[in-house]
Amino acid sequence: MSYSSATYLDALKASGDFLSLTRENEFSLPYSSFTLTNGTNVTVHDTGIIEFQPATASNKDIVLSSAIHGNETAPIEICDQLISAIIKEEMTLKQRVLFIFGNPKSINIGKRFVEENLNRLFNGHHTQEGIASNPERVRAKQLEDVVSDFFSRGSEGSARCHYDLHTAIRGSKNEKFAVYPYLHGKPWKKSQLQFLLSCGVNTVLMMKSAATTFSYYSSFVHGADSFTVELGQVKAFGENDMSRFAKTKETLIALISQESVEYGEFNASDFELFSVYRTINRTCEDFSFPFADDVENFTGFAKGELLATDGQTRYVAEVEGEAIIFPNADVALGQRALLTVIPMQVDSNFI
Ligand SMILES: O=C(O)CCC(=O)N[C@@H](CCC(=O)O)C(=O)O
Ligand SMILES: [Zn+2]
Repeated sequence: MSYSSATYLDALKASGDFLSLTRENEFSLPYSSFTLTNGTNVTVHDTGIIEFQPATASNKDIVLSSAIHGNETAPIEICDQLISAIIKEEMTLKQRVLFIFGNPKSINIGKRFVEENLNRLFNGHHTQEGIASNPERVRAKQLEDVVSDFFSRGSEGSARCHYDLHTAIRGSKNEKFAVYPYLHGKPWKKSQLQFLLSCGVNTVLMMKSAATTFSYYSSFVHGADSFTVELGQVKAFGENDMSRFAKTKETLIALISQESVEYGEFNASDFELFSVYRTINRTCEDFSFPFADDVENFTGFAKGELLATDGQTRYVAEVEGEAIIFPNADVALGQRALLTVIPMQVDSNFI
């Protein structure tokens, strides 16, 4: 179904249901904007992309993305509820917010992606000589552009943040965790860890290299405090126990509807921090793991134990307790099939 902008705006204002509008328009939706009676300006940039600008001055520019992988439904449900509460004026915003449902068609087919993993196409990787375009490549470029435009229109000195909300394919010993993109030597921020803790996320992985993910893009290109946040395990719509994400939702509501938020004092013992030990890419068709699909993220391996086999190459644990994250033997050739992590302590590179 496609709408003229006037028709969809009436329906959107009445229902607040931007998710359904997005799902009914997988590839495009006409630009339009309107103002709520509380003065918040609403701009629909395109399908899945909606911006809210409060009437009062704000000090944060916040990007909340979900559905970069279409089957990761809990974050989609959280963002859907927040958007609807804003449009129906059940919540008044104090901060500028850009919500993104990344890949509408992949939501509809209930799959991680349609042709290509969107979260491997950021930071310019959507456009590569000799590689044909496809809707996910077009969308990655559009999402980069819309985030650039959003941050460029923020007030000078505004704090930029981007929380890219996902769920993991496997179960995880630490149910919720975040990936802190590589900061090129800049310090990690305790205040951001406190925000994550308030969301119910006490486990953070520190990346050691550049990536093609959405969170790395906004961190590296826009200097945003940016994270990939994993909220439990992939489930179909309606099958999520949303009570497990109540702290996340409350913390996001406070972030966008308050002028400032006080988080508790930083205490290293509240967190489990990991540093990425290595990334194992799939280079051969013949790639496999020796462990079952129900072996969870953060499972540690004994030194010398087999972690993965890529053609003739056998990867064994190099350190006692080397733990697996995101094992996926089905990735495209050349892509990350496994991360391994080891525990790390808070040191002088945390401010
Ligand atoms: O559980 C899995 O295998 C993947 C879950 C997921 O989509 N994770 C993100 C992490 C992105 C990052 O490294 O910051 C991804 O793989 O894209
Ligand atoms: Zn994901």
